Amino acid sequence: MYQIKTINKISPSGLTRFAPGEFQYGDEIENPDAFIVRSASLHEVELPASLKAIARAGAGVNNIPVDKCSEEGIVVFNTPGANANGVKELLIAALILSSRNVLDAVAWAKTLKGQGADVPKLVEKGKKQFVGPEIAGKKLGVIGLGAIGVKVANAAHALGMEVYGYDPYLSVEAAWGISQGIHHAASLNVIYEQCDYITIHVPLTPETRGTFNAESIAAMKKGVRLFNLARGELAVPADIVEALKSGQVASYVVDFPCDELLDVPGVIPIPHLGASTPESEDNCAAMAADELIALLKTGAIRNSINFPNVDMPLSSPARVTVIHKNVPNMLSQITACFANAGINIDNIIDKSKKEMAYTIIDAADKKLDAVADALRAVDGVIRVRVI
Ligand SMILES: NC(=O)c1ccc[n+]([C@@H]2O[C@H](COP(=O)([O-])OP(=O)(O)OC[C@H]3O[C@@H](n4cnc5c(N)ncnc54)[C@H](O)[C@@H]3O)[C@@H](O)[C@H]2O)c1
Ligand SMILES: O=C(O)CC[C@@H](O)C(=O)O
Repeated sequence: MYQIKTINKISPSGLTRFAPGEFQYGDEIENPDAFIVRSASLHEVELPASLKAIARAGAGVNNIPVDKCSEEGIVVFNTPGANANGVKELLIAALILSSRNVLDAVAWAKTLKGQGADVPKLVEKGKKQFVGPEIAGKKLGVIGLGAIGVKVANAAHALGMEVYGYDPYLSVEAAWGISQGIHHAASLNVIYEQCDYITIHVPLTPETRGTFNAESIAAMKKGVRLFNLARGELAVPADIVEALKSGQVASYVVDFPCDELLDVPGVIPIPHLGASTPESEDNCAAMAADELIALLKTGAIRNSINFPNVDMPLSSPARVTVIHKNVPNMLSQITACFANAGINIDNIIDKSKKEMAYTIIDAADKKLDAVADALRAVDGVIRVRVI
């Protein structure tokens, strides 16, 4: 029976996909075949020898030691697009909350408690301090046009904003989804120079860390409004504080608040609610569970961060999967293990992704233990499974 360890609370929409009798899941599972996790950091967690996969029920994988997993032959999955609508809707709310100073205005209105019949008069007198611009007709820059960025760009365009998108690694699939009328920004500077509102939807990588910093903010329009529902580390908090003080930035909405920002005027700290909708939680959990079920039961890899997508219909009595380094001469050594054992290969598929590769071999003979041992002895082979 396959063992799935849940880390964080995972929606039942995902967990109920693990058929009883075939899978066991829970947060106390020992010797797990797989982890299913949301935002908990696994960087300090020991990865047991039994672990074959980690499914991140969400998009960002900066909480997972991906390189270490690759070295140990652990397949890391995420759930692309499964929570994109949740984040898009929060971003649209954030655009308006920030622009119209709604949160400060609500907090001020509450201070009028106790003023009795004077409240309506005080409201009308005081409201002018919260006047803020409409978003229609204003320019929005979207940095990162993936699952979320494309939805944000299209929705803002539909609300009458003039939208500029920047993504040097735009996928063909994402490109198909971008509404006509979204401007292509060839560089970040186009976004900085043109836009009244700038939102970032990229993964946290060495390249993207600190994108909103003193230098980039200085290149932006005075009074720009910034939105970061992606990861806190994409901005430098001290630089944001300075820019808010000087008025260079009018407001900063962040879904990953840190202590330094909590009491700064102009900051709207949201407690990581981007994907906190029943729909997003269900979608992510279901997709993550399906990815683990496919890997554990058939060896198929779908939506992996560190391994190629590989699938092959199962048409033979036995299957072996081999995780190996993407170096010369691996395939001939793998097939030689079968030839030396006198076992015919019915079907074989091999794909690579950067330094890693994955091979699925279907064979007519079920007695594959000796072949598996021979495969494990090949230099460059990381993990062998007989399914
Ligand atoms: N607040 C939340 O709850 C929440 C929820 C989901 C995702 N996120 C964050 O949002 C990020 C984006 O999510 P997604 O689902 O759109 O991911 P995605 O992988 O679909 O899209 C990311 C896009 O960023 C682009 N990109 C990468 N590096 C870039 C760079 N240097 N400059 C410009 N573009 C770059 C990629 O080409 C890709 O199109 C996630 O990595 C995660 O950190 C937050
Ligand atoms: O699980 C969550 O609530 C947030 C997930 C989000 O940060 C993501 O990267 O998908």
